[in-house]
Amino acid sequence: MPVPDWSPIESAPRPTLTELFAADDNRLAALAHDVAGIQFDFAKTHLTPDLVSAFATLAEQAGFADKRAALFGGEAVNVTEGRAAEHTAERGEGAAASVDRARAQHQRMRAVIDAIEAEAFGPIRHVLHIGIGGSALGPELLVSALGHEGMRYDVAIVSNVDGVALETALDQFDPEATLIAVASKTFTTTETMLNAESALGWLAEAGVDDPYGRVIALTANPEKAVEWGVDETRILPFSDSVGGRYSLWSSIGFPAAMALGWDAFEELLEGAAAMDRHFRLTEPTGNVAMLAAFADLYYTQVRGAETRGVFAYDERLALLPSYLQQLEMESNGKSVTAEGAPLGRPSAAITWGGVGTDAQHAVFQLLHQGTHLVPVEFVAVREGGDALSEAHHRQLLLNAFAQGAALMAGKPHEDGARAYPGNRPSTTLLLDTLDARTLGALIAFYEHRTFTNAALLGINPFDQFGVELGKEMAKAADAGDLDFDASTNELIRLALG
Ligand SMILES: O=P(O)(O)OC[C@H]1O[C@](O)(CO)[C@@H](O)[C@@H]1O
Repeated sequence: MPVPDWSPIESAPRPTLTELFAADDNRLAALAHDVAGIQFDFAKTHLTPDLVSAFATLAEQAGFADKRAALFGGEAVNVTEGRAAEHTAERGEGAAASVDRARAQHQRMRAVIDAIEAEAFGPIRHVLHIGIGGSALGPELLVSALGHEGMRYDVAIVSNVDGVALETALDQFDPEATLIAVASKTFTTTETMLNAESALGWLAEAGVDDPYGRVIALTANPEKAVEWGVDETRILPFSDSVGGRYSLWSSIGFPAAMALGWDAFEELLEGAAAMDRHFRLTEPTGNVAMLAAFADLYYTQVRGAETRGVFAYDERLALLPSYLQQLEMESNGKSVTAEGAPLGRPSAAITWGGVGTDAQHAVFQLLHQGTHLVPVEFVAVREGGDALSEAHHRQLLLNAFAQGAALMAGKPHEDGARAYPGNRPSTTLLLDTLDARTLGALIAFYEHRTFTNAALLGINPFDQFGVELGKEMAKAADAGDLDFDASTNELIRLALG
């Protein structure tokens, strides 16, 4: 395979965004695409048809088409762990055997949900979902994005080992009407297991007979769940080849399927599948995940951007930036290639962000006038989620669009403090509506964008060894091994005696 040659991209002319618009009447048609109910507008980035074609060549040199085929074909693309990455099979797009396996697991999940609805577990009204990282962020995003108009059950998602988090959730719930979903791919994560034990203790203290009978385990390690005390019939397994941060499509999505209903969960999968097909079958020039990754790479590799800002101009998507932080940073925050060689170039950007319009009054100062280049992403929804006057949604959307226009156009002023340099890039994702299908497509888009970034950088986006060292050290401290540095030992002594 040829070594990817970045020089045509690095040496490409660098007109300003305003110049790019002035020079090409077709710019919008070339760089804005409507896919699966979402308008993806890359026109306010520095991508040009020439740059897109240079990136397409780079993708060829990086063996992108084969890597993508290997992903969908269920090959062991997670080379460091010798595993496939089969999140697309969960939505019906993948190797036939994996798709069948996922369907069977979904059917089992649906049967358990039907049994809960039929009150086989008693009069359940509350679902306490305990999990962390990928076992929490996905379901939490789904529930908060889609639950605004009402949910069939109250859902609390507890991740932090800080007891305040669990206490706050327990205070809202009646133990007699609470089901506990313990979500952990490995079923060994210390925070989750401690929270789960405390939740069982709460049920027992409240006099609930057989607290373990109220637990549903969502895991890729059923043996561990059985060992911990969950009956085999209440385990909803998923495959080891579905990564934690890619797992909301599997049984990890259980609280969302319960609260939003099975039809909504299926629509979520279908929306994601539509994006999978788009990603698999569309040429780079119109492939929205590839175009987004090309823009990401242009800014990190050529223009020196270290971060990217994602701003959800919709309260329902307030958790999207946190979700994307795990997806993008745990996947691509690596300094070696899949083969273990030094990366030799910047890895993916640091993802951060917030909610518009709030963020405009807090952090946008730096975006407009700071010295850092921060490509910005606006995510908005054409159809508002509120029943108030139209004025709210109109103002929300106009603010999002005006920010993008202002970042690009800038405004000169003789007083430097009042000048806006402009030429600052942004992308806008405009969803037709925020329903399960469109949200599924949106999340799948981000997964494929992350994959494309990784493929072109040569990174394995499916492992996360970087999180292990700190966990090991915390365990060592818990076991009484205080042989740390002087600073750490003193902190432990001061805090814990
Ligand atoms: O689902 P588990 O095994 O409890 O892991 C939770 C999370 O912990 C991590 O391994 C990181 O510490 C994530 O990748 C994962 O989503």
